[in-house]
Amino acid sequence: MGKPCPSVKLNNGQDFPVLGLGTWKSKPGEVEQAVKDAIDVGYRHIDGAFFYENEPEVGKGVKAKIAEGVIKREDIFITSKLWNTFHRPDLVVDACKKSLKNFGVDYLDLYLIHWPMGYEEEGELFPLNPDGSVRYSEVDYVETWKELEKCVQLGLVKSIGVSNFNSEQIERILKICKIKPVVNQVECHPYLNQKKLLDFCKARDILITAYSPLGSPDRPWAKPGDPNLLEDPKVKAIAQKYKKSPAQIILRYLIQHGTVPIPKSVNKKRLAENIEIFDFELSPADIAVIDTFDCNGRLIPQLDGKLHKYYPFNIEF
Ligand SMILES: NC(=O)C1=CN([C@@H]2O[C@H](COP(=O)(O)OP(=O)(O)OC[C@H]3O[C@@H](n4cnc5c(N)ncnc54)[C@H](OP(=O)(O)O)[C@@H]3O)[C@@H](O)[C@H]2O)C=CC1
Ligand SMILES: O=C1CO[C@H](CO)[C@@H](O)[C@@H]1O
Repeated sequence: MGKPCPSVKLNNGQDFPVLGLGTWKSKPGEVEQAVKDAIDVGYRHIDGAFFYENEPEVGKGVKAKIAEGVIKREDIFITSKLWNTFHRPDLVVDACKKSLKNFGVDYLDLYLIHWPMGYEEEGELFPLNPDGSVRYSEVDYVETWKELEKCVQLGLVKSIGVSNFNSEQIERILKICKIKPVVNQVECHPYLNQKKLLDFCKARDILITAYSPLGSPDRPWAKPGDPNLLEDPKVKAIAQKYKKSPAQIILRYLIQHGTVPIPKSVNKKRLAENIEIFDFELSPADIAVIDTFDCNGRLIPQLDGKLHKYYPFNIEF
């Protein structure tokens, strides 16, 4: 049984474990066991989403560990995300309730707007035009945000936040919100270290959750020959120096930068490896070396949303 992972405070005082378990691409048949293994080795934070189509199996893993007496519900932090086809205000509360039902819990710790762009409501996850392009919805995410606040008021979720929002989009939310976003979950790893967005969010007491922290080598569109962070000789050299694995070096780097990485694994050995990062520290000099690997290397560009007026990646940060 591993030691439970340490936490940081969100801007509303809630504890947020500094490492989470990613669940995108974790197959329904394997994720329940992965969640159980993760809890056994000390994970106390699960990153889920309606879009991942595995919330029921993730929930089963959590509930099995509660039933075994390993954890109580309040010991584990569960995040879910509102998918793009549910941005219309009248759909938000029900979408949140659907995720609660999927997980089999009576509250979520955190609910995020998954992307600022809305897609045509209520149909497929990716509603398509005959030419294969995605059908957009014009709903303003500011109107969606007001409904997320309602989810808090109804006791469905403890905290709310955003994902894949740029600085201007966060600023718009901050102007109108009654409840502040606690996090912005964005792609973040040594090839895209998000220094400017991180500084912007820090100044507003918003935490960055680092998604695809290991460079998402299993992303469906990865091609042979694409740069692979975990195989990068420069990362490997630092790993050798600390007698740690490349994944451990990257996760440690992200945590020392004040972000909360959420690596995905369904492998018991790698789940354990990814949390064995609290027994060493990278020196400021090595952090500075890893800082130089930044190359605007975005791996999750969500190109189907590129023509949407709220596509977040058309400005610098
Ligand atoms: N908000 C958003 O829009 C997004 C959110 N996310 C979230 O972030 C999570 C993590 O990002 P994700 O894109 O999945 O990619 P990650 O960067 O976490 O990489 C996951 C891949 O790395 C492998 N892996 C895990 N640990 C190790 C290790 N120690 N050594 C070698 N390989 C390893 C996994 O294989 P294996 O499972 O076999 O161990 C898997 O192939 C997602 O699962 C999701 O929860 C991700 C993308 C977008
Ligand atoms: O979380 C996610 C995983 O990847 C998907 C495919 O690009 C994204 O849409 C989504 O943000």
